[in-house]
Amino acid sequence: MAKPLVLEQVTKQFGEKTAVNGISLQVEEGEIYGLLGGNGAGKTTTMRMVLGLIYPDAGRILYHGQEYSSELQHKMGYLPEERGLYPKVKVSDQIVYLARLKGMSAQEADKSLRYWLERFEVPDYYNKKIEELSKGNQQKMGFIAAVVHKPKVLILDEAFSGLDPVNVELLKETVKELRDGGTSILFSTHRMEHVEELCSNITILQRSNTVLQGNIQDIKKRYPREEVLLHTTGTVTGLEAIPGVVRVEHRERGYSIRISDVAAAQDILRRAMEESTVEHFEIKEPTLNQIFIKEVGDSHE
Ligand SMILES: Nc1ncnc2c1ncn2[C@@H]1O[C@H](COP(=O)(O)OP(=O)(O)OP(=O)(O)O)[C@@H](O)[C@H]1O
Repeated sequence: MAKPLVLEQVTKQFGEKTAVNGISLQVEEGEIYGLLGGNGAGKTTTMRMVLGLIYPDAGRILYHGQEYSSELQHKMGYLPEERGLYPKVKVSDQIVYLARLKGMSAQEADKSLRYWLERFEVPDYYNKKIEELSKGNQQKMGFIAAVVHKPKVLILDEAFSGLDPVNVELLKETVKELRDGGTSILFSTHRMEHVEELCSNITILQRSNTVLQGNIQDIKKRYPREEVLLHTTGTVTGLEAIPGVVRVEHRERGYSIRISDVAAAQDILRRAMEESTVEHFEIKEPTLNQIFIKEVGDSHE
């Protein structure tokens, strides 16, 4: 069966500027796909092309094997990074209107909106104007506007920005539920810990080009493990002198040791066992944040 969303060698120019240069990716049904990159890397331009708001100059975008058509708008939802709702308009008027544009009847739209307001424990927002709500609650209304019409493809740009930790969890659980219900989600953020938690596959863009792509766990295996965590009951001396140890940092319950060669880890463990009792020993995988910084570094715009 054709995949919900496929980008093939998609390119977009703005005058002389190439904003997106030959990006290819595929999002499965029921997948949250991470689209990452530094500022100006081309993420928003890519999302706008997927939404049919702008057209690629080269390459193509396929939705279940079909080229873009206006009816597809009904099946797509978008939470833009910048606020998309009108401040002076009531939540109910605005979201019902948007859902109707996406092909829902007024009755269905109203029912769906009420469901989401209950779900987010803010049923009284129904009659409030957007400008009366706090920034985080406006973000939640933006999220509802993106999902109210039950889209098959959902595009989330910094979906959790401005939310407190409780609301981040609430929205994260909602996004996982939508995924489990079969929605294909293109998820863009600068928060790598959210990507690690939600996405299995990612593309990292740098200056309009793909620099890294694939399954997060497979990507991690390609990077050296450069940190050892060691918790001991007492002090361990001479760690700095072990070949391959780059830096030793004292932590509350032991040490974080930066290594240049994973073989040093065995010598660290041996030394720790000779001098103390080891409570915890771990050769840490690189985090996605570390990988991102390595790949994108300070070369973003
Ligand atoms: N309408 C436009 N006209 C001219 N240049 C544009 C336009 N839209 C985007 N660009 C340029 O294309 C490049 C990619 O921009 P884009 O907004 O896609 O980046 P981004 O990855 O979303 O960045 P950020 O993380 O900062 O939001 C940038 O150099 C930007 O200046």
